[in-house]
Amino acid sequence: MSEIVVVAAVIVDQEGRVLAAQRAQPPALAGGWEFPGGKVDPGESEAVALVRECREELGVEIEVGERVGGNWPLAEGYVMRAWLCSLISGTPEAKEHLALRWLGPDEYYDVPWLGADLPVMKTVENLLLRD
Ligand SMILES: Nc1nc2c([nH]c(=O)n2[C@H]2C[C@H](O)[C@@H](COP(=O)(O)OP(=O)(O)OP(=O)(O)O)O2)c(=O)[nH]1
Repeated sequence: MSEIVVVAAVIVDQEGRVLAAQRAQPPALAGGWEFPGGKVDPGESEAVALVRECREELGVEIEVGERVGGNWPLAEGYVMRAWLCSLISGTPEAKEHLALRWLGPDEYYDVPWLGADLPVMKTVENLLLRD
């Protein structure tokens, strides 16, 4: 069976701040910080899934940009793919998360990222330093 793809949006603003979201569930992950996103629905493209998840979870419209790395391993049978994104409209609200934080360049590691997300954050930092 093929792996389930989880798409993740690394939303970056003009000051280089990155949006982090604190998971509410399941208990094993609750309290950890992640990039907004979720599972791709059957027949849905990854970009469409990313836009849909940001609408549902944050109430915002995003534009999908550059891919961040390749396939990031999650639990068995799951893989995460991440993209740099920018906000087109709306102010992010924690509709499904416990909290949201905009992390400035000096704050990228101020939250306890989920295990899968920490290397993504490091790769994002390198991408943003390059720009
Ligand atoms: N969305 C997201 N999920 C992540 C990240 N890191 C990480 O380990 N995960 C895990 C947590 C979940 O087991 C899985 C994604 O599930 P999800 O609960 O966000 O997906 P979903 O919105 O489609 O949820 P649901 O409809 O199944 O309730 O991937 C991340 O940065 N973003």
